[in-house]
Amino acid sequence: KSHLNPTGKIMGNFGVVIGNEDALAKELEGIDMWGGIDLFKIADISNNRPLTSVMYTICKKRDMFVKFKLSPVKFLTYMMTLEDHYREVPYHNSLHAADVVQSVHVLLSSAALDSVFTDLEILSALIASAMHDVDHPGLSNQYHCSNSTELAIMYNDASVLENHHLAVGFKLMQQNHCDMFEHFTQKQWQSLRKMSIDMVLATDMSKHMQLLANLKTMVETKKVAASGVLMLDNYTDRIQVLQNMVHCADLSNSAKPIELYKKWVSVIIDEYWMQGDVERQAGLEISPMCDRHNTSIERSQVMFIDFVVHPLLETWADLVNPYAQEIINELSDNREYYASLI
Ligand SMILES: COc1ccc(C2=NN(C3CCN(C(=O)CN4C(=O)CCC4=O)CC3)C(=O)[C@@H]3CC=CC[C@H]23)cc1OC
Ligand SMILES: [Mg+2]
Ligand SMILES: [Zn+2]
Repeated sequence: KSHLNPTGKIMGNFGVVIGNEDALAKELEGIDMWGGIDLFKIADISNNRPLTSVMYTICKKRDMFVKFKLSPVKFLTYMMTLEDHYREVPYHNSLHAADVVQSVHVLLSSAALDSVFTDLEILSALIASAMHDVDHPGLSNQYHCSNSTELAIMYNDASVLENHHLAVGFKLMQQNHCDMFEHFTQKQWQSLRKMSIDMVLATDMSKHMQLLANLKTMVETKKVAASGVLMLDNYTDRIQVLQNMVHCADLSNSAKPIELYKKWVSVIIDEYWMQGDVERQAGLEISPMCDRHNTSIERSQVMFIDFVVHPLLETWADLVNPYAQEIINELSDNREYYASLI
């Protein structure tokens, strides 16, 4: 992995020192579009720094360094340290984190959310996305709770992984040269920290039904200004939309172009089958979709789309209507692709 180069060489256009900047520039051209970048290619081009290069490019585009007086070197030192703390597991690695960051960046740009969120809320959503799975061990919450692992004991079986991701993500900010929020007022820091915590905790799938119910209620009672943008006048409503946005991004693989989606399916299956092997070896009950000798990949994807992803993205599309129709269309095409293989 490329390392921080004190002579400032680090300040390449994308935050990482690489040989082929123009190849990376080309690949990052689609960063504002849904499915517009291929993170698997970006990982190759960026010396395996997809998260750092995507996050730096987006924050640069959104002028975050000027708005919040962020030192680019401290920002990059933190991002590279954060990226180094993602593990080399098949799915929950820094590639997935970069994918969620970029997906949130596109969802935030929806016309229905135009100037709805403050710069601090936007920065919090991007930071939360960047850290939301850091140090993921490739084993689910269910595995940790069933086996009372060290993490499960630490967090009393409550959103075990998500609490850990947050603790690691924020602890790393206290490291040398990683204090990029040094100029924040106490109020800004407390606000960013609270919102990031609320968003990452909401990526725990056991919170899915509650989140979706809240989103549905919001759609039914939504207030829209004459300009067509959403009106959110209290923290509860604002954080609910931000939580659902990060959650949608976390579940967005099946709504991306089919070639990317198929790559995400193959790596999540790798990770689940590895977990299943660990459970089988230990004589434990094998978790859903984790038994390599007894899983229909196609059936799991169709059921996951029908029961989980489609209900959520359809409700999101209602909220920002009509600005997410393309996402729903992509999801339906992809569902038919896997249904036809069953
Ligand atoms: C690309 O494909 C996937 C990507 C991520 C996940 C995640 N899955 N999960 C839960 C696993 C257990 N769950 C289920 O078994 C749901 N389910 C059924 O009940 C029948 C078929 C089916 O899938 C709920 C989601 C996670 O917790 C991961 C971490 C956070 C977000 C989504 C991830 C699943 C994918 O493809 C199935
Ligand atoms: Mg997670
Ligand atoms: Zn995730």
